[in-house]
Amino acid sequence: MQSILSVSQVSKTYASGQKALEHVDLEIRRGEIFALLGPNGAGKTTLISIICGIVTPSSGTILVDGHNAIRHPREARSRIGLVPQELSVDMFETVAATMRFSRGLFGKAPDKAHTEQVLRDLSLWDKRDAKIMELSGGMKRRVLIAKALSHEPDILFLDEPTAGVDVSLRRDMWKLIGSLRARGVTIILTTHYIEEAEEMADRVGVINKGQLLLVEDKAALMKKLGKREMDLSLVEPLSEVPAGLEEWHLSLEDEGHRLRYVFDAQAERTGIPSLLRKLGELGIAFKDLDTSKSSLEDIFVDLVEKR
Ligand SMILES: Nc1ncnc2c1ncn2[C@@H]1O[C@H](COP(=O)(O)OP(=O)(O)OP(=O)(O)O)[C@@H](O)[C@H]1O
Repeated sequence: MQSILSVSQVSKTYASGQKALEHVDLEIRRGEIFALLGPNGAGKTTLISIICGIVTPSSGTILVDGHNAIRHPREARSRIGLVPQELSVDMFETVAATMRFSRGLFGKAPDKAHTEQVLRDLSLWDKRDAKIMELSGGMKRRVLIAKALSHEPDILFLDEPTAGVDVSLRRDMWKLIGSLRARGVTIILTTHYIEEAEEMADRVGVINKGQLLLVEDKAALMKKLGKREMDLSLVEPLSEVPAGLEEWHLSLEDEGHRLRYVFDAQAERTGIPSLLRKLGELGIAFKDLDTSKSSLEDIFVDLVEKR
């Protein structure tokens, strides 16, 4: 599939000497929802700011729908809508005027039909003449999205779209983002809520300490790295995995007090019944059994901590 955004070899070292990004390569496909996951300070905002022309990279190239974002920032920026983390609107302005003004900044004439469509999609149409200060927190967030969509961008960046919002508003936001995608907008969101990526994204990128550690289809990632573990607490500790249990590739944990079996969560045959039978035959008794499944969160923590 054709990429709508192409980031190649982008690095950034701030004047303070802080390295925020190192040789980042990323291709975003047209029409996808891409989640960029990373802990605090990983470099997510820096990457978005560079793509949007707010921060200058130390090196590297960015193409937004074929436009070089460093040499032709205006052309590139006009394709992008940015929903920042912080509220960045005039509180005394009305909702509709905020959209109109933002659209004007991109040199576009007012378009009533488009404004109405966006405000209706965001359930803000009834509030179009309200001042932003009169709106609830959730509505203010939606105004930020309306503002970012005012100039009809192809790509929408959402920087931590649901940070600090309650669960029901978060779900509304997910629905909304899904409907934007259905209208053809490519969406890139940063988040440290794994659940958000798990729920929404087509692909996931994991960034830590300025390095993009991996980019994968979400489903493939969860399948590839999604494992289940079964731990058996033994009555008598073992010094090694007994002969006859080779086919399960067990490991001994907790100084021989627990036997661990890791298996593919997706597999039709887990191998558990035969393992338990075999343990019975060998006279290995256990007093407790515990299973757990890895989530995207485990995968993420694993990846970030391993480096
Ligand atoms: N203007 C700046 N000057 C110097 N250092 C900066 C600047 N902006 C960010 N940094 C540093 O660059 C690194 C990456 O920061 P960035 O804000 O991109 O991370 P982030 O992944 O967006 O984090 P968060 O999830 O906390 O928003 C951090 O170490 C940060 O302190």
